[in-house]
Amino acid sequence: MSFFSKLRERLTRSSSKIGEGLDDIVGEGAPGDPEHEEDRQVEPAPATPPTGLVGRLFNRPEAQAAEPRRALDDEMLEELEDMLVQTDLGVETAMRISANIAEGRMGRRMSSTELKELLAAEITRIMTPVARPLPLYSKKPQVVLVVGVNGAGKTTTIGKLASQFKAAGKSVVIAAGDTFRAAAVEQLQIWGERAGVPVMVAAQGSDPASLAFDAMTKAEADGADLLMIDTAGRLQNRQDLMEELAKIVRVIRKKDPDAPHNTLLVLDATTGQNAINQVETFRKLADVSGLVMTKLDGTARGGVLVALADRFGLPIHAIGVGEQIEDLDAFEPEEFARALVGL
Ligand SMILES: Nc1nc2c(ncn2[C@@H]2O[C@H](COP(=O)(O)OP(=O)(O)OP(=O)(O)O)[C@@H](O)[C@H]2O)c(=O)[nH]1
Repeated sequence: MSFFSKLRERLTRSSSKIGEGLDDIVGEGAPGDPEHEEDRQVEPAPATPPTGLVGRLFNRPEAQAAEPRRALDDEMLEELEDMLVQTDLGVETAMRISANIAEGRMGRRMSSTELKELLAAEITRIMTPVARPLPLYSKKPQVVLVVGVNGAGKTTTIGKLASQFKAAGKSVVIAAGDTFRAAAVEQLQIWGERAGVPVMVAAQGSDPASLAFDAMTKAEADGADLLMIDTAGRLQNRQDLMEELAKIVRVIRKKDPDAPHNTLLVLDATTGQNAINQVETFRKLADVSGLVMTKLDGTARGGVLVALADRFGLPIHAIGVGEQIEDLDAFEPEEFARALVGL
């Protein structure tokens, strides 16, 4: 199955929420509602559909031709805005998108499909500048620091990335930097075994910075292309976490003043608007250079990715739509936008 088919299939909860929301807005109002009766008309299918090239260009499927339509007015626009806020796009983004959709279209009778197309185009426009795969440098080792709250999917993302880089012929070393959580270390070891990538571990509770330094030494000695460093995600004590991350950075810079070359923040889509707070917090703790959004499968909150892109403009390097190695892929804005609105 292609990643897009998978994305579309797995984003169903987000897409049906937005898609159904648009259907409701256009089709809303009980039949006979005198206030909007004339606004919501069903376009009749043409009596004799055109044939030939003209037919192919203009002959829309009957279902579409028979779609309900509603004249775009302030009330409809407000409903659109509310629906976008409820689907996690955030107030500012929802207002901007609605205003762009309204521009030059007030009074026009719109079908749900037309609205979906317009919305997908707006979302694509917002997402295109941030869709950037993890940049690869010729620098060896390229150090990738991975941060995020516990449970966001850091371990899984490191495992998936390591496997994919390995498959692409890159040599990778992983450092299990969350030395407090034995379970996290074990998980990484399992992923490392699966990917055929060495995982550097340290005694439970030992200094993550010293592990990072050792891992850097090994990666240099092995001539590894990439060093991926997992980190703790305990936000309960931000000061400690900030110091821990700063120390890791300080120590690896003794070996390479430009390291880490990337600081990836892993976010869990199911947390919805909370992902916004996490970006704000982690930007204070570390020099976040890009995002990975996990668990877009099975959540109705995929819209938060649009809010993140619009608000922070940080590159989105990859998205996760499942627990398997192949369930992490580059972020494709148009595919994502169309899947998200249910097209
Ligand atoms: N459905 C789904 N599950 C995912 C995805 N990414 C990660 N998970 C699951 O989310 C859970 C947490 O992922 P981890 O990778 O362990 O998260 P972590 O951030 O390393 O968390 P700690 O190890 O607790 O610090 C695991 O059960 C993963 O299998 C995804 O894209 N989709």
